[in-house]
Amino acid sequence: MHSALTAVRLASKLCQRVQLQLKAGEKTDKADESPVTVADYGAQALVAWSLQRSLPNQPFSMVAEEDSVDLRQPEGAGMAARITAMVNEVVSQEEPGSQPLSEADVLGLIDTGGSEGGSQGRHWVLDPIDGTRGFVGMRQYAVCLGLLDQGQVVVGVLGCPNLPGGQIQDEDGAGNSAAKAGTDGVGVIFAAQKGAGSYAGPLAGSAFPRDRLQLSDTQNFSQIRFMESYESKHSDFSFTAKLAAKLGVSRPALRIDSQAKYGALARGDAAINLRFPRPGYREKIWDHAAGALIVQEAGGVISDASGAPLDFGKGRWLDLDRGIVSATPAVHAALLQAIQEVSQSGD
Ligand SMILES: Nc1ncnc2c1ncn2[C@@H]1O[C@H](COP(=O)(O)OS(=O)(=O)O)[C@@H](OP(=O)(O)O)[C@H]1O
Ligand SMILES: [Mg+2]
Ligand SMILES: [Mg+2]
Ligand SMILES: [Mg+2]
Repeated sequence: MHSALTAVRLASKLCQRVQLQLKAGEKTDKADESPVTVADYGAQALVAWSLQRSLPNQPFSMVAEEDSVDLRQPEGAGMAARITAMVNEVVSQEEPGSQPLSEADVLGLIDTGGSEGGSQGRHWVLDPIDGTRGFVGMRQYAVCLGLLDQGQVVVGVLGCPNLPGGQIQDEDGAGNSAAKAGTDGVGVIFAAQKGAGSYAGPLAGSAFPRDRLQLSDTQNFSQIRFMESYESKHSDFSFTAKLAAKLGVSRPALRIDSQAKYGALARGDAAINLRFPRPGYREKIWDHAAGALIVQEAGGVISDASGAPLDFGKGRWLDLDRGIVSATPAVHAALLQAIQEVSQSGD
């Protein structure tokens, strides 16, 4: 757990610096048209560097989002040099006087994320920046690190540099302004260990997060609110609006980027998180592993839209019925019922 917290904090530091000074040419689109920035790559390299440094002589396997293929093309040379410089800036602060990493070292660290994972052995699961669109748009994003042991998530850590320490209010415009970043109380780290609970605390500093999270269940649908993606292309907002109406949820949806939603759910900012991508979209394990444990250890429930638990031991992808839903227990049960009814009504 200590190694995961340290790695996430280092990577978050890099992201915070870059978000404030992201320049043209430091963001490109991948083959699937999703964005990637120098910070996604830099954060992935730093997490790998930090974990290997704190756990030497252990086999290291990591399932992570990014790879160095584009950076090794002639057009990627500038980006690769910039990433190497950024990683070395953080490394030299962490380990003063150390030999700087070469570009080949940094690209090699990024590529340690190519593991296939699976139901055997231990694998780190990393999304170096979840919510890259939020990161670029100065909104929410999260550095997400989980540890799989025999296919089960046993550790989950979320670094959320732009999340306010207190609950997000409806009128905060989804708490999505990064203008507050760096001000007092902004920046939260969530951590969970299987069987040992979920905790939240300040991202800054190096203390173990100390606020134990325990969700209180509710049946009071007129008081609760739900969360969903900020990006309308990531989730079907018209379907979720019908679900909310069916449940009698009348407060406006809280739309925030990234797995910061799972942290926000675990600490009670909202009672439901809904995600209904377009049919055929394949969910990746790094988009949910860390957050799922944080929700469960706080007393919440997460499943696919048919109620089946998520299986993180099947490789790099989740294999599920459409949708991922998480909520407090009684609300989750009502939600599954509402999903069936709204799906069957077909309107
Ligand atoms: N079409 C489509 N449908 C569903 N999901 C998609 C889609 N495209 C991308 N992604 C993945 O969504 C991740 C961002 O998560 P969120 O949807 O919670 O954030 S956001 O509100 O949209 O910013 C995002 O994670 P990052 O790539 O790490 O940012 C993607 O893995
Ligand atoms: Mg991405
Ligand atoms: Mg992601
Ligand atoms: Mg990502």
